[in-house]
Amino acid sequence: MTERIKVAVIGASGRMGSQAVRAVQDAVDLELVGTFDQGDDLGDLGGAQVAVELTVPSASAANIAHCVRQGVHAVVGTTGWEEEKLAALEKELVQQPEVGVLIAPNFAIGALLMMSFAEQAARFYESVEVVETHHPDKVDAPSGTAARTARIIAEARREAGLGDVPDATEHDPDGARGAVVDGVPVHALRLRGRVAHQEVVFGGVGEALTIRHDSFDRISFMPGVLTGVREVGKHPGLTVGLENFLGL
Ligand SMILES: NC(=O)C1=CN([C@@H]2O[C@H](COP(=O)(O)OP(=O)(O)OC[C@H]3O[C@@H](n4cnc5c(N)ncnc54)[C@H](OP(=O)(O)O)[C@@H]3O)[C@@H](O)[C@H]2O)C=CC1
Ligand SMILES: O=C(O)C1=N[C@H](C(=O)O)C[C@H](O)C1
Repeated sequence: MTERIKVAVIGASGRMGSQAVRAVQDAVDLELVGTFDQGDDLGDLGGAQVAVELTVPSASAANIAHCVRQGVHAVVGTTGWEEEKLAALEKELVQQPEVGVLIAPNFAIGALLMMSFAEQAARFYESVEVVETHHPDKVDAPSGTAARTARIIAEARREAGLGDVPDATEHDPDGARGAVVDGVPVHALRLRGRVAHQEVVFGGVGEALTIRHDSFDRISFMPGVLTGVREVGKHPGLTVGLENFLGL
């Protein structure tokens, strides 16, 4: 029998972290060797080969830098990985070229497909807006998924030579038109009872296309977390987006 992959979970008591702990414990090819929460010394990550990191945007970069220095691969679900943080991480990885880090803004297969379909549709529509809905305990807005979707759409629009999204708004003192990420309007709803949901709404002359994904339960993220754990060691360096491990 092949050796089980030794896994640590950072942020293990959180909504996602506690699910990840159970998913790793239930996987016959994985062995949970450490759980870490706020204030814990990460040390050698309990001897883990792979760390799953599900904490908060303000803590994630330091946690991952620690993993890389320890030679531990990392699967990161935490949001807030802006360009500067990614650049700093890439520098860390140069010192440890055998280490793999996956930054995954969304682990749910349907969310990855939603982004892929939105990329395909983007060049055909003059108008597009992203509407994400999450539980009200979420600390960041817009969601990492919405920001990534907007950037993917913006890139596809640029490649197709599309101009700005049309919008005649001149007077919006209350910010009713929402945020704008890379030229794409993004709206964030926070509602008790919801988990993670997103609509990408396209508009053309006389028609509309809506691509919608719903995570009703955090269990929807777990197959993606486990794929990340199994694959990350085979992909040294930085990978952004689980789709890169799935051939999407
Ligand atoms: N990629 C994906 O598919 C998904 C990503 N996410 C993202 O994952 C992250 C976590 O989400 P969620 O589980 O809902 O959040 P929670 O707030 O439920 O969990 C975060 C956990 O991290 C702990 N924590 C905070 N700081 C540290 C630290 N420095 N070291 C170790 N642990 C720490 C918190 O402890 P304490 O409460 O004591 O502060 C808490 O237990 C968010 O960024 C979210 O957007 C969420 C769902 C899916
Ligand atoms: O905080 C959450 O819950 C989620 N966070 C990620 C994000 O910000 O995109 C992924 C998913 O939407 C759930």
